Amino acid sequence: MKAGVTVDFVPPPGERLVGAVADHDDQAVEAALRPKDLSEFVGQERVREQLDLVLKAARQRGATADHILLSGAPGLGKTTLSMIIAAEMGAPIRITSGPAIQHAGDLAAILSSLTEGEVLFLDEIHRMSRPAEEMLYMAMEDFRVDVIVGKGPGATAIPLELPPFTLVGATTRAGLLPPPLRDRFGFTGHMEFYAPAELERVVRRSAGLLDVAVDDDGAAEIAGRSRGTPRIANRLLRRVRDYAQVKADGRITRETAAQALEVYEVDARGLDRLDRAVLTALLKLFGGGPVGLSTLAVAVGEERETVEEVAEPFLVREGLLARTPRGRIATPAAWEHLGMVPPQVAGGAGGIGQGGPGQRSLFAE
Ligand SMILES: Nc1ncnc2c1ncn2[C@@H]1O[C@H](COP(=O)(O)OP(=O)(O)OP(=O)(O)O)[C@@H](O)[C@H]1O
Repeated sequence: MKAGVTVDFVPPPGERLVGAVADHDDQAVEAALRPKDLSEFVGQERVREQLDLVLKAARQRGATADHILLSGAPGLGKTTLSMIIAAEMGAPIRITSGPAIQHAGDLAAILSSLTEGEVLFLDEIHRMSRPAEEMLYMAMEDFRVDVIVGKGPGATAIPLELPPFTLVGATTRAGLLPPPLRDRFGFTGHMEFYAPAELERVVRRSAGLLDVAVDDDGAAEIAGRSRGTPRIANRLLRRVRDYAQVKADGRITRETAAQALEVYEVDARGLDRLDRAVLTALLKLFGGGPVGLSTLAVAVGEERETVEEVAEPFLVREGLLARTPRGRIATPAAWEHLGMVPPQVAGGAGGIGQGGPGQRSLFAE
């Protein structure tokens, strides 16, 4: 390699800078960036206000707070909020997750070691095993579990009293929870994606904690590319910080943020290389669609599932791509975003992608 050539800013292959699920690096720094109380928690006004009431009322009664369900996409602050709930109640917190509880016995062991008023945070609660889920119903309602000892006809149920505790369940898919479980939560908070102005506040706050100077425009630039998600905002901030430190004077301005994120291939709207590859193929190769998912996946050299589960949700949310029974279609915003002009259909009404009634693409599946 030639001396002086800087390759520091090329992300390792496979890593997705705009992925919402925590990676190893995030886990190491997230603890330091988590807001510690409700007043520090940015955005989610409605959930915050409702939760504030639930917790204040419980404190006034000297009671344990009702069970709380938090639903929303990864990285929106469910774990953070569960820690705040415990802090506001002056209670310890135990953190576990649905996939970690495969047997009812795993859950019984956790429940029986809780102390009075403790908060049990159960992430990905929709992924718990069925027997554990059934045990949880009784634990939530009656603060009691039946521990089964032995097997077959000789098995006996030994009732075990539990101290009152608050279960905070988190799920990315509230619709997947069986109604008996959903009904046992006294309060459900639905977390929304954050507005750019809220993410700017997250970025400014995190920059303060990381001791990085960021001006308002720099924070806005990072926020605009963060896909409505604080975890992504914090991750982009860290990468921009590296760039500002090495390539500039360490201060994050709009210019340094834009340049840094260009190096990382995160564009002004938060699309990364994969997202843009899907859109580009849809526009350039298939005239905006409709085109079947498998064909689109082959065109970008990815698995069908990767396109469907990794790239498409954000493209759909951003109004750049539509999933239709006839196949994937690019919206006018997609053409605009990639700086391309849609081909005109006869009569001049919109692009091929918008296809008139009955229009069927050669590429639809
Ligand atoms: N409202 C907020 N204000 C400030 N920072 C936030 C907020 N919400 C989340 N964050 C930050 O984003 C990061 C991710 O948050 P958190 O781990 O709570 O998300 P999550 O919804 O639990 O994600 P997952 O579902 O993947 O577990 C944390 O570092 C946290 O500091």
